[in-house]
Amino acid sequence: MASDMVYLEIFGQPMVMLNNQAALDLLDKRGSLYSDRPHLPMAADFSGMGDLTPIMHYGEKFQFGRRLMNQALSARAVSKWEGGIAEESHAMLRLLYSDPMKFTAHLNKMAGSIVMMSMYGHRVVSDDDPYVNLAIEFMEASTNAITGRWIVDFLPLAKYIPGLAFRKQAAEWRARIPDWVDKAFDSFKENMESLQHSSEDAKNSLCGSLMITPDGSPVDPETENRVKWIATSGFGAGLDVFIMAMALNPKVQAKAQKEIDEVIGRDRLPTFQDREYLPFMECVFKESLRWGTPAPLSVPHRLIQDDVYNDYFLPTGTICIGNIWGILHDETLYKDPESFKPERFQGLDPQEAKKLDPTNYVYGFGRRRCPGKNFAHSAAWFSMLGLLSSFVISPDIDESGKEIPIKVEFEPGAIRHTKPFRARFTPRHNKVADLLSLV
Ligand code: HEM
Repeated sequence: MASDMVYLEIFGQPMVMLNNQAALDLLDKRGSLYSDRPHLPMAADFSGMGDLTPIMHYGEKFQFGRRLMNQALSARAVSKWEGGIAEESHAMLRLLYSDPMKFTAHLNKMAGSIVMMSMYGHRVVSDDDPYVNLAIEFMEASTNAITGRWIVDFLPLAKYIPGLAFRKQAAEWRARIPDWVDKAFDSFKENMESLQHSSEDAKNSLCGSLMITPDGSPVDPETENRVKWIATSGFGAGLDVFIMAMALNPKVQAKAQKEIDEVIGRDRLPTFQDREYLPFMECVFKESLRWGTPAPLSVPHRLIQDDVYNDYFLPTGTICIGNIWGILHDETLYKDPESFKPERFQGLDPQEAKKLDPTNYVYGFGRRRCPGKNFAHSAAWFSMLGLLSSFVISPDIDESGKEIPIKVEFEPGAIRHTKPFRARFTPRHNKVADLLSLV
């Protein structure tokens, strides 16, 4: 098979792993054929999760939901959340200042708070907000359900492997669905009338923009059900990977901070308006997406009709997976792919820059490409910039003052998270506490 495609058959199920051009040619350019999702023969295990967009079959119901998402997650719609993203990101920096060891917990809290603010207009005030905890739990379970579910379907023996007790887990997840999916939405709905008049956050939220009509009339039940499920979609980006990359690459970090000092100075915190004046930071952001590859594989796509590509026959029902990690670590595209080198994106001609832009691949492909791209981009870029403007990130030190080496290791799963590691966050200058309003 062509090197851009690896074909395999598992228990009679044809599958292809698609790299580089093949992923773009098939999943993007022939999107009308390659945008379905695999059947879920053991659907009973996951009944109730079927309205989750990533596992929905391609068809009218899916397209209706995608239209709603495209509307509510457009670049313009997302720009309304910039103020909220900035506030939540500053709250994370404050927590980091006072309790740096617990950085993973602070990042999770920020991700959950941003999701609650943008999806439901709910501002998190307490450290133990029930909705944030539910959102974090759902993010974990739904992404694992998606990969886990298909692994069980392809490898029937997998369910007997200890630790892959998906059926039992599926039953536990199913019981949690009313809490995960309904609770925050029901609370939004209950308060909708008063929210409509009182809260800009609620009006600007995804639920608000799709549910609050100009004349106050209710939306139809189908729209309401889609909105409820769509609102659960925003999972967190891998800032733990970014922190690891920065701790391991002090020279890159210092270069980005020099740019921040030149453009922003030390008398204020960064804003979204600074973005176009920080070209090196943009390269650091792109390299973080490439090196960290938050989702190493696309969600599986399913071919709905026999097709031929480069003389190879692909039968109806072939499962097609975009090998995002493989593409972003292909040394013919990215020289020395294991190294964290933002400079690789500097000085490229427009055609090369377009070809190498990791955002072509990081968010998946074609008609199933991630609809949350604009949102994830804004939140991740702004938080990365905030972290670099306030702290020098380095490996932690032991009692004798020696650096504890960081191992580049990731947890298994659909979304890449680092294995736990220790990092130190040293305020970059003596105005940091003041800027974060801590003095
Ligand atoms: C850095 C953060 C994120 C990354 C790397 C990411 C990546 C991806 C990838 C690779 C896919 C699969 C695409 C495919 O099948 O070809 C996907 C699907 C999806 N993403 Fe994201 N995503 C991120 C954040 C978000 C956010 C914030 C939201 C919602 C606000 C979101 C909503 C979705 C949905 C609903 C799908 C399913 C789309 C479909 O099946 O049609 N994602 N994402």
